[in-house]
Amino acid sequence: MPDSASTQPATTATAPAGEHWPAPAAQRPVRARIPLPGSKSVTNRALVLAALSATPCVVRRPLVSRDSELMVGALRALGVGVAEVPSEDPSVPDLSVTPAALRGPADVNVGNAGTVMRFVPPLAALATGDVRFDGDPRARERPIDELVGALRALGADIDDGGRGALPLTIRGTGAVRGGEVTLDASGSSQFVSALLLSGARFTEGVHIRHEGPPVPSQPHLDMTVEMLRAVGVAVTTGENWWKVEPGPVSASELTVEPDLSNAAPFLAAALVSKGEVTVQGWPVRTTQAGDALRELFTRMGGEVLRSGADDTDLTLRGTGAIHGITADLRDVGELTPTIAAVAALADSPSRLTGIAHLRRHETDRIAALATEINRLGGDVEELPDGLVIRPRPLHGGVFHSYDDHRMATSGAVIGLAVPGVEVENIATTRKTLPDFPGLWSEVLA
Ligand SMILES: O=C(O)C1=C[C@@H](OP(=O)(O)O)[C@@H](O)[C@H](O)C1
Ligand SMILES: C=C(OP(=O)(O)O)C(=O)O
Repeated sequence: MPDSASTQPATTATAPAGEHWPAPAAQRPVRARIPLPGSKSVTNRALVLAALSATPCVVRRPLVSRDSELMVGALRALGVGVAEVPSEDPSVPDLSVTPAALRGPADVNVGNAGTVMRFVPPLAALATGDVRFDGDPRARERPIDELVGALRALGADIDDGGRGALPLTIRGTGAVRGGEVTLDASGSSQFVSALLLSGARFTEGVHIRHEGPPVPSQPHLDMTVEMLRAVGVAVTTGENWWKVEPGPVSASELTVEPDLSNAAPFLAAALVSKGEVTVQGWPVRTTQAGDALRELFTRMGGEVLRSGADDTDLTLRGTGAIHGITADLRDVGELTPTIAAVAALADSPSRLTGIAHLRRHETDRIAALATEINRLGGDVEELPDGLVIRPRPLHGGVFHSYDDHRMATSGAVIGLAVPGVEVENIATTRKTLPDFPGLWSEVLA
């Protein structure tokens, strides 16, 4: 993995921005069995825990994508050793992480990775020296104010120019006092995960209370707690509170599961084309939000089957029926763009709610989905916290991605059923998938 993510201007484009990718239509039922790259959320948590560990650690089957490269760049900028080492799969090396005393001065480019812009500032507060954070223009608009306030209350010195947003500088002193803190994490669960991941290294640990509208993305919080416990950190939780005891982080080997949220467009391809897609290595038990696809796509008309050794082949079979759905997606917000794309092709209306926080994701996903589906002839209404989607016959046209990987893959799903859809900036899928267009063509071949 090149050491470029922290120092170079942010770019992922393998095609010029604005280039249009003709989304292939499904000429016949899609039939495929695919391995999926590693989970972004697990990879970037594993890298942070490995960097905080008392011992060197190997991260196995990591995702290689823009967001993981940005995380590696951030850790290297803070003095942590990250090296590729051979793995069982020659196409994806493992990552050997050698912890070191965290130090600035450093510049961290967060790109548009929520995990980097939220999980790394607590590490920077533990470092000595100044660490400056900035990213894509959109990263400056994404919320971080509650995390900054909480870190300050826990003893960190942060200069954000009074903006409560990027760019900002953390003036690390080598230690964070920690202790009790109250914040409003309704804007992003990542504020809580960020403090929990580093909390064991704070002098007094950390005891977080949430006050405000509900915190989204419960599975991602469960993932944080589970991964912390797996590396020997004592965590207790209750309703709207989380507590991490001070103590060592002991990570030596962490294995990354396939990215189940990125299974969404591929399983959708089976549903939309009356085909059959099998994802290999679907864990029998997982904290990933993408696991909810089994239930959501069943309700939308698909059939889910498990097979293979240890039941880890997960097959979605399209039955020909595509139903609308009424669903509160607060816990699994990152699945919304794909669910909305399928809903636009369904035989009845859908109502997706609980997702006001998506307005401050990679783009305002509520507005972007309504605009782009309506541009193709759809009838989508924005709610303050969601979408009402009334299916109508769609026509071809440009589907804009707004530099949002999940918007781009949603355009590809609609294109399966609607001839003439062109997705603008498909290269933005590299945020969390190394080669979406390549994998999509393989699946459709
Ligand atoms: O912790 C994580 O890895 C994530 C948490 C969620 O963020 P929000 O709670 O901000 O939605 C999710 O949407 C994001 O894709 C990944
Ligand atoms: C919201 C997402 O990403 P991030 O980690 O940048 O918040 C996402 O992947 O859907």
